[in-house]
Amino acid sequence: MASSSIKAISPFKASSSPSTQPPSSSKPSLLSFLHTSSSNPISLKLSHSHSHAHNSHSHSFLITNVLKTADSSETSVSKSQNLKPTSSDSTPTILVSEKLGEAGLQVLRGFGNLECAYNLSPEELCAKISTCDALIVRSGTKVTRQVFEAAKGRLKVVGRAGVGIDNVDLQAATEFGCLVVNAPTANTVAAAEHGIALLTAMSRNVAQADASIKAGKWLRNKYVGVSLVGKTLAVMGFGKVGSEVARRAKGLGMNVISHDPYAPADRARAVGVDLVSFEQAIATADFISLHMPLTPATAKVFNDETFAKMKKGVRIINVARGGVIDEDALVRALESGVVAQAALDVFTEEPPPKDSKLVQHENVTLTPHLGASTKEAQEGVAIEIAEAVVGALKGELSATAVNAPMVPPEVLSELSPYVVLAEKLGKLAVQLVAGGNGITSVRVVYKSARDPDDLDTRLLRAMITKGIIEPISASFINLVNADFVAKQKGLRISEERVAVDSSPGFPVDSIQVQIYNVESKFASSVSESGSISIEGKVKYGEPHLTCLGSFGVDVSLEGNLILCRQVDQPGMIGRVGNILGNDNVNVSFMSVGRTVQKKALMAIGVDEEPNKRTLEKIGKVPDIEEFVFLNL
Ligand SMILES: NC(=O)c1ccc[n+]([C@@H]2O[C@H](COP(=O)([O-])OP(=O)(O)OC[C@H]3O[C@@H](n4cnc5c(N)ncnc54)[C@H](O)[C@@H]3O)[C@@H](O)[C@H]2O)c1
Ligand SMILES: O=C(O)[C@H](O)COP(=O)(O)O
Repeated sequence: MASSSIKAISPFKASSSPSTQPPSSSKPSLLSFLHTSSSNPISLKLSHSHSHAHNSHSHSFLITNVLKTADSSETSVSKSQNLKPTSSDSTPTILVSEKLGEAGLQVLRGFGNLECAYNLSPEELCAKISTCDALIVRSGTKVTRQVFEAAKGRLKVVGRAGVGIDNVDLQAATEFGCLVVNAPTANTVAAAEHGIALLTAMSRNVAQADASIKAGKWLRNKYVGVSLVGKTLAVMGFGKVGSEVARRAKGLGMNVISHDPYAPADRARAVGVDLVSFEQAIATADFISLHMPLTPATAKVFNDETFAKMKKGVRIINVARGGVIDEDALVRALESGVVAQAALDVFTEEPPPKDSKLVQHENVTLTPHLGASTKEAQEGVAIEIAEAVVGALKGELSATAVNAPMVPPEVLSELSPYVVLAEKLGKLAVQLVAGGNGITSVRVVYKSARDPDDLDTRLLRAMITKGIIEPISASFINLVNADFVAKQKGLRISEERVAVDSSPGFPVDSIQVQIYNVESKFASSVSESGSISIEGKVKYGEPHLTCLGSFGVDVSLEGNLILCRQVDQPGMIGRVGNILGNDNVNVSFMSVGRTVQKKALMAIGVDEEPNKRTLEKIGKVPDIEEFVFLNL
């Protein structure tokens, strides 16, 4: 826990007039939130362990921890830079389990040990995964809880080279603190084009007619199609793909409506599309094209009941996910003629069973999940996911994180010193707890001049949680799993913002952490409300403790801390200082706060942990009423 690079801060500096200026911003490091305690400010140690597997694998990366860069200028890590780890020991291993475009593979080779192993059985994947820091998959690899368990804490990032993450157990990833990133944009056009290809091919029986000619037939009367112009297309899910399909269908002269409970109506209107209810969409449409994700809410939404509400002779296109359709119900709807035709790129089970009635149905056109399979899309997706995975391994914040707060880099950069402060305050507060009923209730108060909408506190809350939980449990906490672990431990963290009249140029003026319903081992840390209460600020880019209970203090939160409450009289600092000096304990800073009741609180920063005997001597100094040693 001890910091390897404690910076001595002179008492003079620590107690001089406050400057809440954060350090000059540089690119922040997500892995510092994901995989480290921020105690080592220079060489970022990537260690990853969790309660189930404490045999953590760790890497020392030449990533400079930008959380502490007030005076360093060489810390920015650009996305295009390949910061290769220094030794082969620390080179991350990236497993690619499905075919990925060459351009992406090149990015990965330039960064780590790349292993491409396709068609692994679930057992083979589990056997391999404990030697991998990152795994890149497409839709064909099931990244199950067993995979995360088998990773034994080493797997840090799962990259989904595509959009749909329904093949990744996100809950398990989150519990294991593994970041999941996807590549959400590069295959949008490909999927939309495939949707249109299926729409047009189906309406003109292209696949069936092609097969019949190859079978030696010439069936001009059988394969009379239907026209698209003037027909109504319902786009179910007006996201990236759905809106591109809508745009293209408008170009074909179709009347396009859409159902999407979460899409803004003005975005649809801009494309000339009306957003309508689910019932209205399915009841009015001649063609229904599916573009929603597979979630518990969308699973089998197309079923006997909903097919029954459709216009007789409706045609259905699915390039989203097979699971949104009850496939047996679709077969029944095809047989009854409610659905005239279906064109499917995706299936509940992939590949679908050969003897499936759906696959064999004459009015069904099939492709083997080819929506994203254009050369252009595959190159794009490969680069997008490779950069996201490399970026995450380097410690950058990923813009496509699926199970962690996506905080824009500029916000992260601004918050970096406050993130360090938040973790330190959590760590400090929890060490003041003597006992009670377990920590269940924590309140965090952010004093800020900013508008509440202009202050994203998710990172700060996650780091306070990390600071509180890590010292008291075997759990590995990071940005990904902080909320989950807190909930699991019954810890409720409420947040409050207090407007203050300071400079809105800084996101936060101070952060206060209060722990309720516990006893404190240092009574002076208890505020009038009965909670352990500490408050801190960022000064000169460094985290400072500025208030403890009702005492104002001003000490840098570095290294180790001795807090003493004493009678406010001359000579106290000297007496304690002498004990430390005689026992070879170097004092790095000191600050004294006093109350009107002739009480003083002395906070002493020490480079190393004093031994038990030294601490006992401090405890015996007359007029020292209580003291506590805290490791930060
Ligand atoms: N076949 C392929 O190869 C292929 C390629 C790309 C994407 N996809 C799939 O296409 C789908 C859409 O991808 P995208 O990139 O457009 O995703 P997206 O997140 O941009 O869009 C999904 C949209 O669905 C909406 N939605 C959510 N629940 C809904 C519901 N109950 N009813 C209606 N709409 C709902 C969302 O609000 C969102 O606007 C996903 O399932 C994805 O996996 C398939
Ligand atoms: O969700 C997606 O991105 C598509 O379904 C593509 O999947 P694929 O990468 O397996 O082609």
